[in-house]
Amino acid sequence: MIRISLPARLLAHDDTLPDEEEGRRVHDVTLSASGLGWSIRDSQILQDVSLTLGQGDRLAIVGPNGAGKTTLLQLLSGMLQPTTGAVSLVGRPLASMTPQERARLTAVVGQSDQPDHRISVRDYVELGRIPHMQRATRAQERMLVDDALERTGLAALAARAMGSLSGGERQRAQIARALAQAPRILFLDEPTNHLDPLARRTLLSLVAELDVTVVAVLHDLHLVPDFATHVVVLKDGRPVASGPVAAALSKGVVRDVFGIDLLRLPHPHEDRELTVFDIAAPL
Ligand SMILES: Nc1ncnc2c1ncn2[C@@H]1O[C@H](COP(=O)(O)OP(=O)(O)OP(=O)(O)O)[C@@H](O)[C@H]1O
Repeated sequence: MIRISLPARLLAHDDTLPDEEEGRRVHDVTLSASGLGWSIRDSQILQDVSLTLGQGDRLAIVGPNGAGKTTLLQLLSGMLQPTTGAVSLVGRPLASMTPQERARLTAVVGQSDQPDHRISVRDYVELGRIPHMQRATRAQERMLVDDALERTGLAALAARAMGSLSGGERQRAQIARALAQAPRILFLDEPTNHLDPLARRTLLSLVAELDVTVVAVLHDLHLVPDFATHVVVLKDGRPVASGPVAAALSKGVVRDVFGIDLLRLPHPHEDRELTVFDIAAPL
């Protein structure tokens, strides 16, 4: 497993480091939510979501269009205030944190990010460091940004204007900016929708190798078993199943929620199982 090896005081989680004892974090629970719900103008969009994630857990939020996935991600990341229930990050109520405290702990890669087309890729990635300024030297800041550009394969494009990138390159720049933030919790809303199949895998592997807790909205169910440790399956704004992936993403749940078949088949050439989501009906 690759871990970002940076000076401890640069890490977003340095606030909790003094509490560490013999390598064990006091705040093993990184994110928890209980009874979370959100409604607007008498319309209940999301209800009854409770979950707990530890350091390094990766939660996939899945469900059909309009099920409430983005709403849940926004509630967990503090972009939306819940109508019911509450969220805690590293043992502290999210509602009591200042925007800057939140920004030091979390990074969000969202669908609505509209970067200034004129700024360079490097400058865009550097913007992610703003909440951490004055905690690192210029050389350390530069190292973090270089590392993020390198990991996402964007080093050669660092001087290019954001507006000149392809959709996939722009998406990688968003991930690079999030990595440069060295977050404790990374929120990803459809992080790979502009990427080709191999680039999707590469990018999610990169994220999975980091020692961060991840919450990701994923539409492509094929990515879930390899990427996520936990899943919450939403239907009509309610969790239908949640927990470790193998148990929660069952055949019955997939059929009920998505109307498709989950098949586990032996790989024809390798000694492993393939998980296939079969859309039975032909086009
Ligand atoms: N501000 C709002 N006002 C009214 N309805 C809203 C608002 N925000 C979300 N909704 C509705 O809540 C439901 C859930 O939206 P959300 O974006 O969370 O779904 P989703 O599962 O992420 O959907 P998709 O897969 O299509 O991106 C949708 O029906 C949406 O129209």
